[in-house]
This record gives sequence, C-alpha cells and structure tokens, in this order.
Amino acid sequence: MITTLKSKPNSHTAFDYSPDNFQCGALVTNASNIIIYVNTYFTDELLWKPGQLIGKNADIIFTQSSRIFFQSYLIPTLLHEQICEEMQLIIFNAEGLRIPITVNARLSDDGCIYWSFFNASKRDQLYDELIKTREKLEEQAEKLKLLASTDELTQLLNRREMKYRSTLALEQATRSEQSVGLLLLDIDHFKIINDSFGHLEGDRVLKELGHILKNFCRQTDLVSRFGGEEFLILLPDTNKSDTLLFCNRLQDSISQIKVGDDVLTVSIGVSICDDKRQFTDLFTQADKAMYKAKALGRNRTEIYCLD
Ligand SMILES: Nc1nc2c(ncn2[C@@H]2O[C@H](COP(=O)(O)OP(=O)(O)OP(=O)(O)O)[C@@H](O)[C@H]2O)c(=O)[nH]1
Repeated sequence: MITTLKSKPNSHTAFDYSPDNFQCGALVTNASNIIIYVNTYFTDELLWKPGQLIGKNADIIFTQSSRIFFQSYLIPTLLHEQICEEMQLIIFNAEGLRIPITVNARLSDDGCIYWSFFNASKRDQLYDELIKTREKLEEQAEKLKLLASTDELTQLLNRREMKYRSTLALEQATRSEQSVGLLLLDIDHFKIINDSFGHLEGDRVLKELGHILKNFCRQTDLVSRFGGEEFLILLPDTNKSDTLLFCNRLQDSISQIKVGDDVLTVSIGVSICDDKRQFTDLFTQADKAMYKAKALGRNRTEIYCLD
C-alpha cells in the first residue's frame, strides 16, 4: 500500500511528499506483475485513466520489443537481484505515442515491485543530434580530405597526394616484385597558348587534358597534375614495352584537344622501375627523359636510360 507522508516541520509550512509531486512516473506491481498503483504522472503526463492501468498486467504499457525485454530480462533480473537500474525502454502513452524512458525498479520484501519511469525523450533527441552532428563532421572531413588531395582545376590528384600514393605504390611493387612505369607529361608551348588565347583558354586546355588522362587510365593508375602544365602518371605492374604503347596511344588521344587551328601536343618522359627505388629517384629520371623529349623536338616520348 502506498502511503503519503505529510509532515509539518513548523506551523507555517506544510510539506507534501506524495509521489504525485515528482516529475516522474511511479508505478507498483504485485507478484503477478499486475499494476496496483500509478501516480498522477501517468494520468497528467501520459494521459492514461487510472482504470485503464490498475488491475492490468504491467506489460500493456510497453511497446512490443520493450515488452519482450520486460518479460525475459527485467522481471527475471529483479527476482534474482532485487534491483534493476537505468534500463532503456519504450512505453506508450494513452494515445499510442511512443515515449523513451529510463526505468529503475526495486523488488520489495512484500513481493511488490516499485518502478520509477523517467521520460528520456530529450536524451534520445540529444543522441539523434549527436549522431547527425557526427555524420555531418564525417562528411565535412571527407570533403576536406578530397580538397586537400586533389587539384581544384582538373580534379586529379595534387602534387602532395601523388608523392604520398606513389611512395606507397613503389613499396607495394617492391614487395610483389612488379615493375612500375612513371610518366612525366608536359604540355608543349603552353606559354604560347596562354599568350595567344588567354589564361581562360589555357585553363580550359588543362581541364580537358585532365579529363582525357582520367578516362584513359585504369582505376589502379595514379594520375596527377604535378605542377602548372605538368602531369605525372604512375602505372603499377607495367613493363617498359607496355608503358611505351600506353604513351603512344595517349598522345593520339591528346591530339583530340584543339587549340586554335592546331592540336595540343605533349612531351613525355618515362622511367621504369624494376627493382627497389625511391620516388624522387624515379621522378628525376622521368624529368630528365621529358627534357630530352623537349630537346628532340617535342610531341614525343623518351624513356630514361643511363648515358
Ligand atoms: N592558364 C594557365 N596557365 C598556367 C597554369 N599554370 C602554369 N601556367 C602557365 O604555363 C606556362 C608554362 O610555360 P613554360 O614553362 O615556358 O613552358 P611551355 O611554354 O609549355 O614550353 P615548353 O614546356 O618548353 O614546351 C606559363 O606561361 C605559366 O604561366 C594554370 O593553372 N593555368
């Protein structure tokens, strides 16, 4: 039986310690899980009429999954431990609205269970907001990562990312004893294109070249804009003859790009790595080969070899 304690510590103030004054649900069930008491929280906040709850099995207020939890875990635990704390469940109000709650319960010596229900809607809202904020931050981090690793104009890898990924690719190639082709591609007379047609046209050419390189290469190739009008491509698991074949076809494809009455041409320097080699060594060799291609008249591919 629930008793309401009233005390009068002095003659002016009366204190009412009734469970009805607490901002939480208080409920008592008997040994058969029948509700024998609810405080006014159930009527005022959850809109139940006392007659809808008193005398009914307590599981009627729970949603289906919470009911299963109530029957299969909560009650057995209470019988065994006498106490259950901070259980997260969902109940219905009288209008069928689902309300997340935190439940504490204690089994008393008289076989009754004393339950307190705290509305946890705000906590769930907070969790939802935290999850959404985390998702947004992850999205922004992804975007930042992309911005930090790509060239804005061509959307190819930028210089820093290319160096990083090439180093990893070379380590992988050394482990698997595969050969790698590194191509340094430099647009011919790009200054003249800029000077004759303006920087916007120069940018259009860079973008179109980036697009062709991206489509021409395989997913596993690394394609970057390495500097102003310089592009660096790494072909994993590719030998010398395949790399040269690739360069010839690429030069054909690049000649689709029109600049005024001419077509775009590029000079390509190639370095092949058959054994353990550092990225900077391989790049220096490709750079030397590219300058040789320029010196020999441009619009051609040269492969690095020791003089
Ligand atoms: N439009 C545009 N031009 C750029 C960009 N980055 C670099 N350039 C220009 O690229 C040109 C490179 O000129 P150079 O280094 O003389 O080379 P080149 O004219 O291609 O001559 P060769 O390489 O010897 O065939 C310069 O005029 C730069 O201003 C860019 O992002 N956009």
